[in-house]
Amino acid sequence: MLNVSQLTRSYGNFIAVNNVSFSIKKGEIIGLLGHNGAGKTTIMKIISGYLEADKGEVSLDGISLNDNPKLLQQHLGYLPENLPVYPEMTVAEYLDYAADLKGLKADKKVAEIKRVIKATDLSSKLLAPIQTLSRGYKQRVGVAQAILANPKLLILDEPTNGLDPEQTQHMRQLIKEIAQDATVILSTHIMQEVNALCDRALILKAGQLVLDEKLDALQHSQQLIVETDCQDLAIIKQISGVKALERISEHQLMVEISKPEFSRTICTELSKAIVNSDANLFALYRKKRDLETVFNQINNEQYSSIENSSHEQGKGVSNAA
Ligand SMILES: Nc1ncnc2c1ncn2[C@@H]1O[C@H](COP(=O)(O)OP(=O)(O)OP(=O)(O)O)[C@@H](O)[C@H]1O
Repeated sequence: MLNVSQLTRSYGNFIAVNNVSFSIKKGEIIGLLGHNGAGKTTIMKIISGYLEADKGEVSLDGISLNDNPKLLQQHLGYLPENLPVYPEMTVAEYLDYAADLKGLKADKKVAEIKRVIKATDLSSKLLAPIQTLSRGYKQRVGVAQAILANPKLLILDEPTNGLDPEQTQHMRQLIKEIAQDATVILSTHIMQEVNALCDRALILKAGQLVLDEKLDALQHSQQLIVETDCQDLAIIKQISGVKALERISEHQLMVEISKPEFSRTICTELSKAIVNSDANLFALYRKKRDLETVFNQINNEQYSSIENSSHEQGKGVSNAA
């Protein structure tokens, strides 16, 4: 379990990360999202021990980053946005060096290097100097070093950047496998990637955490679409939990419900009311929101309830974990 508490970091007078808190359980993959400059890299650098926070705590399975950074780093795999791979080294030399840095020794070191080479499909490039590799292959080298020693926490900044479609699929599968025994933070601008991989999304805006929600909850709006020829809207309005009602076309109503957890009961009541009034019910479903829409709403300040609550509290919204 990763715990991040009240993380704050400024560059001069500029607050890049402002009082950010969240927890991630083992086995979870979270998408860390936000526009350019929102503070994602700063958070990832702090968690990886590369950058110091001005304030706040990070701990992994009880190991505190402040008290025991070296120990925490042994359990961490980090794929930074710009890989610090040494251009003149061959792939094999670099992985050997990275394994040393992780404290791997003897047989375990050899076995781990073999495992990551296989996982990232790098065997044909082992003797190639890194500077001669294509962008996609360099990315694979970065991922290979990140997953050495089976880290408990894997931080991946744009992991599929530069990969071809086949490798992207392969990488996603690999991340899922790793996540079975680890905590994964994935930063990306590709919403498809988040949809394909993540359990939860954290959205940052101007250094603040403005959303922390499970993807399935996020994608379910509090709006039901009712396709019916029912003309008596009063019978729907009076159902407990119905907050608002709008006719969107001749046979389509949009019903806003007060809480998502009421949706089943409301759907039951709604269908009974319509059928009992001798009208036809053609369809009844929850309106889906895609992550991109939510992301744009947040950044266009249309997500008032969440934003206001996080700004008022001066910290991130409630933890969905
Ligand atoms: N070393 C630095 N000195 C001054 N300002 C910095 C420094 N590093 C980052 N910043 C600023 O802090 C803010 C957050 O930067 P950060 O790199 O964390 O954002 P990001 O969300 O990762 O952006 P991107 O998606 O573009 O990678 C930005 O406004 C950036 O300009």
